[in-house]
Amino acid sequence: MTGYKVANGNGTAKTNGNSNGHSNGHCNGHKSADYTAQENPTMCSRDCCSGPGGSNRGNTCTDKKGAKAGSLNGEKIIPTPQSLLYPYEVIEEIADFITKGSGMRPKIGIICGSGLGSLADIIQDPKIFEYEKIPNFPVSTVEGHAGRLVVGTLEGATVMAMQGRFHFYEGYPLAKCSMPVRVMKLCGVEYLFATNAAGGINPRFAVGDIMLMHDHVNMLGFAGNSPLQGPNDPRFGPRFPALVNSYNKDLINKAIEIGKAMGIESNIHVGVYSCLGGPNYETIAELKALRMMGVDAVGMSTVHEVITARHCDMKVFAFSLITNKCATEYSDKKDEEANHEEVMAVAKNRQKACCELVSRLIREIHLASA
Ligand SMILES: O=P(O)(O)O[C@H]1O[C@H](CO)[C@@H](O)[C@H]1O
Ligand code: HPA
Repeated sequence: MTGYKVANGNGTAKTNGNSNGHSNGHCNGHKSADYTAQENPTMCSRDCCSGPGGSNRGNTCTDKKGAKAGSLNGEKIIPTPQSLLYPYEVIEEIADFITKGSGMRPKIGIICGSGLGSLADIIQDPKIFEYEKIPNFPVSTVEGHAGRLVVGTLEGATVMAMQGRFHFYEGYPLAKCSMPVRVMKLCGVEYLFATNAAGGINPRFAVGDIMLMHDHVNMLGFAGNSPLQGPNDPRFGPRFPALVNSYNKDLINKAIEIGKAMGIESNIHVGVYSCLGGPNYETIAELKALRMMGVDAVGMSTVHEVITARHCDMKVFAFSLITNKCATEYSDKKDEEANHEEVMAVAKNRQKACCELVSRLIREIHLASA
């Protein structure tokens, strides 16, 4: 097997991108996309390959004997539509693992942005699931994303929080990045709270401000990439989901009111987020272009999660913590360059305000449904 490996914390290495977890002698290596950081699980036709991507049984097995012309490193490449990576039944299995393991059917799902893991630390009576121990779950590879799922209660509501999300630049296809949103749905989640760290492009934004997302510009979508690409399973949602009004207006209005009650109204904005592929930060020309398109904050996440959540009819609330101001003029000043250390430091400084905003909003949702 050619290599793209991630330490799994036990001192052993885990193949990144091989969601299938099969390592039973002949299959370990058949399905990972080691020819590239992206993955291709459409490879083994043997019976053991019934995990995620196992729905692809019948496709050519690409072990060395099966290699044909057009192969790379002796392995034939058969692209798999993203939606086939995690069939409904596999998502169901993961959801069962979590609901049975926690004894809960959470109503609210939270995705913690970079450095915002403390949103999960305030959950009461937490049941913690390390990603590595959840069947068919990817691993977190980015600093500031611990890699655990925390299930418990917050302000009386049942919640599940991802302390660590998956990003496209880690090498995961978008459908894999947002697969946990479908798991949340099958666990019973009705509301998705997606949070992120982002660079502020709107000149009115200051570092530490919070931008409530009311819309997005999907740059990866402009380039033809979508977590919904491939055959549609109507058990999740429709073939052509509409995305106008994706960001729940009532929740945005409630969050604005909460911001006022917290005395931070001047630090709260409503705006448009855009996700780029990363992992590089943007050039000045790209930032200027995004600003011209009406983008207020830029990051490398969230949009595909929101698309997946809206596809399965979840209510979405999302915000960006502005961790850095994006320069839109050329300058030699090093301190105007974005860096992940600064992103993490700002997120740490502002975690209290972010936690309070989330807690209070969850309290309102809970009281309204009680
Ligand atoms: O979007 P989250 O996960 O908060 O993280 C943001 O921070 C990282 C860059 O510093 C990127 O991963 C970007 O997307
Ligand atoms: N650009 C992209 N992603 C980010 C940024 C940024 O400036 N800050 C935090 N995440």
